[in-house]
Amino acid sequence: MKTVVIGASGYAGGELLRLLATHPHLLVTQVSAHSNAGELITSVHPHLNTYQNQKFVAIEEVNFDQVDVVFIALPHGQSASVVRNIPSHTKVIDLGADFRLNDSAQWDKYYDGEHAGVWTYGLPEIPGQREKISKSVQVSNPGCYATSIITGLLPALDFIDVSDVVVVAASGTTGAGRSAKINLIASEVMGSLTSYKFGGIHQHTPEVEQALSNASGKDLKISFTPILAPIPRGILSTITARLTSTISTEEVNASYAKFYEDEYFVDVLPLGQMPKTGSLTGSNKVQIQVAVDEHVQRLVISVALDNLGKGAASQAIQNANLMCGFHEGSGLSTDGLGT
Ligand SMILES: NC(=O)C1=CN([C@@H]2O[C@H](COP(=O)(O)OP(=O)(O)OC[C@H]3O[C@@H](n4cnc5c(N)ncnc54)[C@H](OP(=O)(O)O)[C@@H]3O)[C@@H](O)[C@H]2O)C=CC1
Ligand SMILES: CC(=O)N[C@@H](CCC(=O)OP(=O)(O)O)C(=O)O
Repeated sequence: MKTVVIGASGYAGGELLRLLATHPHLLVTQVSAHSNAGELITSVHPHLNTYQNQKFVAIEEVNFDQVDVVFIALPHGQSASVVRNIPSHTKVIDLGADFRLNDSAQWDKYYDGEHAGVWTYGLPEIPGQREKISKSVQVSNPGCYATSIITGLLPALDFIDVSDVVVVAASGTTGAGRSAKINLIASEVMGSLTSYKFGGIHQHTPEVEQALSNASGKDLKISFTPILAPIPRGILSTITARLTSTISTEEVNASYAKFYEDEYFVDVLPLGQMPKTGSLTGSNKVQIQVAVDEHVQRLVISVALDNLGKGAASQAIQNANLMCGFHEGSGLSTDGLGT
């Protein structure tokens, strides 16, 4: 199927190109950039040898006729103007936030610009969502932190107080995109950790609350603090929630394992083994571990994923596979690079 990647000079777009190069059914035919339009793909992504001698084109030069699948990996607020030029039958997966939120007021609170609309939320592991994605032409890929928090909490919704959930999560720097920012230069980041968007103002807060409130039928609230970590990629989220019933660590682990037993891309680790970002680098997997902190009767959940993998590009391909009727794991790796 003819496939276009819009925003391919960015980190998420580059990872899409890397994965699509070996996809059995999706063939990349057009690749767009903004300031890098006209440049060789390998001048921005020197690791992508498959695309040698091919150049990025400007978005305005992309011809969407006869295209089957479009991935959009642009900064927030840029997708709607591209979507207007794409035929309505063409399958589109937007990696940005533009179509994730149902509530315009929440969009206005956390993002700039106008709310573009609402598409099917692309997290197949939410019960019932896989079927909706399979029937959709337009899918909104989840945020990277949001994916880790939602997958970490979904199995616990029946035995936690959904009004008392606290999340602290660290992300690698690729999560912030490839454009130059002083706080992301090596001398600022290496050997140092810092919180940012501090005080419950991160834009993934309403996205997580929307998905988990829908899933639980209750008004879920999170307090979320993100941390910038001195690694290129990976997210490690630590989630705690007040338990509403007496339950042991072994019982929670067994309940999580049961919840995800048919999910190919979510691993509930055996007790004693902890999620580790390096194990997920380059893979579409999520790893989860749980424990009951009996001292304060809270559930503690550790979740790791690759922000460019299950947090962005490979998640988007998983969605495209569902939308196109391919095997859900086509072109996706479950093995990470390790250390
Ligand atoms: N990085 C991550 O871990 C994740 C990212 N996402 C989302 O995916 C999207 C892309 O993220 P990421 O790859 O990190 O971002 P980057 O900043 O790395 O890349 C952005 C891409 O958009 C292009 N671009 C920048 N400004 C404009 C503009 N004004 N008009 C058109 N194109 C523009 C860039 O082109 P050029 O460089 O040529 O100027 C580049 O191709 C974002 O919405 C992000 O929130 C979602 C989950 C995780
Ligand atoms: C490290 C870092 O800065 N991460 C970004 C994550 C952005 C992202 O993944 O998702 P969206 O598509 O929702 O923007 C942030 O915290 O804003």
